[in-house]
Amino acid sequence: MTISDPSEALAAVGIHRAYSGVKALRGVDVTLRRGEVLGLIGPNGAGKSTLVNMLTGYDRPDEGAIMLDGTDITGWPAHRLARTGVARTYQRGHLYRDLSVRENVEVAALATGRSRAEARGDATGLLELFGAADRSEQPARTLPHGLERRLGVARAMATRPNYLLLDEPAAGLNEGEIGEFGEVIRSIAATGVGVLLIDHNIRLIMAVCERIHVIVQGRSYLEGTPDEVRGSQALVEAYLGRSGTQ
Ligand SMILES: Nc1ncnc2c1ncn2[C@@H]1O[C@H](COP(=O)(O)OP(=O)(O)OP(=O)(O)O)[C@@H](O)[C@H]1O
Repeated sequence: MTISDPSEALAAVGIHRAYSGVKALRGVDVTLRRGEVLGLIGPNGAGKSTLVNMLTGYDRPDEGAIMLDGTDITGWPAHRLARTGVARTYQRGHLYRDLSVRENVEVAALATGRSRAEARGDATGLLELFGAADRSEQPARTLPHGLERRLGVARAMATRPNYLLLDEPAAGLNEGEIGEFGEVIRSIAATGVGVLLIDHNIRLIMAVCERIHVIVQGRSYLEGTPDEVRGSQALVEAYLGRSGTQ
């Protein structure tokens, strides 16, 4: 697939969004292709979570369009997008803490139209993939932090997405857990899912992403391979606030 093929991509085109005069996004163009891991980085408050909200139907842009596999889906609500193959995780929790680990995954599968048998089968496979099979009958609240983060991704995967948007999934993980998490992300992309990865851990981003998109002050600022971005003076300036983009 090439970058010019819009038929298998989730794209934000010319997105603007302001909240009570605060311009959170003011010109973002980003394309997530199936089967790739695309990193989304930028300083605090750059607009990364706001963009994820746009791409997943939790908010709508003031200007611009969201395109899914060549169809304009701007303004579609989140539940409709979830059923159409777009899944996300959140910076915090969103788990059902008193349900078992297995039930958390099954509920997500049922919510997007799976039968009970399918939901059970999917949950078994996902808990295996995410290294949580031996904890599947425990309440979610008893999980250590690393497994809790993975359960959030397993729940998103239970909707059988074509696109998976991960908002700081590795926050609070130790180095070993981050390494394992990176491998899980790569294995998800290898099944043909497009993964958008937001994280402040640049080492994780560099290790797992094919391309990296940088947002600064609500604008698309730079995009390239890890090597291109690593060597970019513009990136250093963006993080040090000397970008001159006002
Ligand atoms: N619902 C909202 N109401 C008001 N302002 C908002 C809202 N959502 C986002 N903003 C503002 O938009 C800007 C971008 O925020 P956003 O959370 O998208 O940044 P971010 O890049 O995800 O930051 P971080 O890395 O700290 O998570 C910030 O100035 C934020 O305060």
